[in-house]
Amino acid sequence: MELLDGRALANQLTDEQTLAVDLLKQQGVTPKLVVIMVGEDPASAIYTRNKQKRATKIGMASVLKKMSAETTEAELLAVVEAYNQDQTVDGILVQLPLPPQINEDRVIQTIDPNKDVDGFSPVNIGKLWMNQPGLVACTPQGVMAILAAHKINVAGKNVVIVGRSNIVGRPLAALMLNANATVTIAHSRTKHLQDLTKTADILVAAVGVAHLFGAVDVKPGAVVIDVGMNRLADGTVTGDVDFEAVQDQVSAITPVPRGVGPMTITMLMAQTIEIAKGRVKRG
Ligand SMILES: Nc1nc(=O)c2c([nH]1)NC[C@@H]1CN(c3ccc(C(=O)N[C@@H](CCC(=O)O)C(=O)O)cc3)C=[N+]21
Repeated sequence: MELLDGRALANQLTDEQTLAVDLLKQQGVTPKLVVIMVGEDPASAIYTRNKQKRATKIGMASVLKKMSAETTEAELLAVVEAYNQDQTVDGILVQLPLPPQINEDRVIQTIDPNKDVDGFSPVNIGKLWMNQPGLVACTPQGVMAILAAHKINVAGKNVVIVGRSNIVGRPLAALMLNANATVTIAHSRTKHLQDLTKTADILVAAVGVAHLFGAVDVKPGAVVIDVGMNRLADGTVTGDVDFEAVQDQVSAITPVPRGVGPMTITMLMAQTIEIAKGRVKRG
């Protein structure tokens, strides 16, 4: 079994990104990421702190804009619009989920598609499904980067993605399709799920149920990508796959933590750096 160590790969890419940021700074551009967090969701607080730490580590400018849980939609939209106009800001990320008084779709549609580091805007989603260049959701990009780094070719493979979220399942399906995989998206209404997951050469679990998948769900020799991030009562984090139960029968698997999560942040940085390169060209 090959361990697909996302943290090791993230550390390696972090060194390369530090050099890329240095080079941009020499050209007069400091890549800048703005993370907007509304309310005090403790899990979101951990993620946003990790993002800030990484940005600082590679020398990027990073702003954490904290807004109260009572923020109105109009107030949030005004803040987003101001960052859209700010020429020193390369990437804008609004941490999800948002409080119930705010319509997420409207917020996402307000972010300038050229600054949409999450790749959530309809413009970027459309480009992704048309296999055109654009900004792409970071977790799916992280999955593709892990596979590429381990020379796991997806072309012609049967890829089964369990989960149809806008953040993970759908954009990952598009990336896999663009890479010539045969893609099936399964979800809570899928019938005979186990029959399907057992056909997967590459199984992606993105459901959010701790240890939903075990030995009986996985084909021997399959590659397993675990995007699950489930916090247990004792505070530890675990995936959607029972790692212990499947490790002896898979050819490769991502752990949780230290798998896809750290690569999500790496791709966020990569995408912000790419946008900043455009700022150099425009002068
Ligand atoms: N607009 C928006 N964009 C996002 O990309 C977004 C979001 N909202 N809302 C929440 C989810 C979740 N997410 C994670 C990122 C990194 C780790 C991560 O680094 N995890 C580490 C640590 C896990 C731990 O110990 O907590 C690991 O897996 O090793 C996890 C989860 C980004 N999200």
